[in-house]
Amino acid sequence: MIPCVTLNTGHAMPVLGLGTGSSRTPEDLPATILHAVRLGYRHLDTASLYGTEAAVGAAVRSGAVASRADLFVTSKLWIADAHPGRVVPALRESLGRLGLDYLDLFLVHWPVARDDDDDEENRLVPFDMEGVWRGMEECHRLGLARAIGVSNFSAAKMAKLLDLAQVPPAVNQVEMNVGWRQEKLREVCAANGVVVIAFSPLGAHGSDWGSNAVMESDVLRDVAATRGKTIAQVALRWLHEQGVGFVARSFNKERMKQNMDIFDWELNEDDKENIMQIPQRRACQGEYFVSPNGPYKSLQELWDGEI
Ligand SMILES: NC(=O)C1=CN([C@@H]2O[C@H](COP(=O)(O)OP(=O)(O)OC[C@H]3O[C@@H](n4cnc5c(N)ncnc54)[C@H](OP(=O)(O)O)[C@@H]3O)[C@@H](O)[C@H]2O)C=CC1
Ligand SMILES: O=C[C@H](O)[C@@H](O)[C@@H](O)[C@H](O)C(=O)O
Repeated sequence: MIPCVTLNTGHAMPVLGLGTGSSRTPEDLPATILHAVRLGYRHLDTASLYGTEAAVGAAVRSGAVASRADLFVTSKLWIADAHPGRVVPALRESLGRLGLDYLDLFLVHWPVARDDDDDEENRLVPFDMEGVWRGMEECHRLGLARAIGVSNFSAAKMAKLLDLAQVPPAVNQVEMNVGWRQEKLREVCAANGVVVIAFSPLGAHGSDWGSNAVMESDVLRDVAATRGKTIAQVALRWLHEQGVGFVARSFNKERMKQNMDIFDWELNEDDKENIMQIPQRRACQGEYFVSPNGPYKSLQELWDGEI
């Protein structure tokens, strides 16, 4: 059984979710996600960007669980829709692809806006945080999203959002793993009742921009050997003990199951101290969201600037 954390809306969110964002999805994705639900996954993470909403929706509607309320479904607003008048329509389009009438959690995918859908041009434009958040609040008010939140928001952007929000964000989903601990951001979130969800908890191992810092860490290999666990299990258990949620992706039946088997044992003090020695480096740099014409002219502005 996967434990839950309570969001600031009062809703329970299973701490472990199944990630479905990948540049390589299996042909039988609906069956793969359904298998995860049968194994006991109750939280599914998708986004309009991923092209996996239909498969997630099919698993939710499959009858594998007694009722829709037994599953927690997250999707995200892509940057082409991060404009005040586009937020509610974009969520309705996501719900259409999912075949559902509400999301449990809707996230602003990045603090970035693009002026059209043309990937090659990559026309980034200033992100209207207040206007977009008002759209998110409308989604919440309409009952289309039980909880609303953000993703890839730095500590400074969180502070600005918290200041302008009428409905405070429930979640900030960010890269977090033993190789990128996010200590400063976690402090801001904890102080304001915002739950952090770790994406790429295994360092996005094997993806184009992924890193080996988690899955090929000597420290984790040693801890795993002494605990009789796998490296992935140690990496996920560490996140659980940090009090955050996490979305891990595996489309392999054995590894999906393995990633759930982390809730009935603990790391000891030595393990945790050793893990704290792992060098820190962000894997998901975000170069795609930086452009010479702004609004973020450098990675520093994207990650540290207020807007
Ligand atoms: N909000 C955002 O901007 C972002 C959100 N995300 C979300 O987070 C999810 C997870 O992050 P993601 O970047 O996919 O990467 P993860 O850190 O979850 O790593 C996924 C990789 O690890 C492998 N893996 C999974 N479990 C194990 C295991 N037990 N042992 C060995 N290898 C394993 C998978 O391969 P295999 O399938 O073969 O097991 C896959 O190659 C995404 O799917 C997406 O839903 C991700 C990036 C950005
Ligand atoms: O080009 C940009 C990247 O694809 C980035 O958008 C993704 O890593 C995304 O945040 C995700 O959720 O997977």
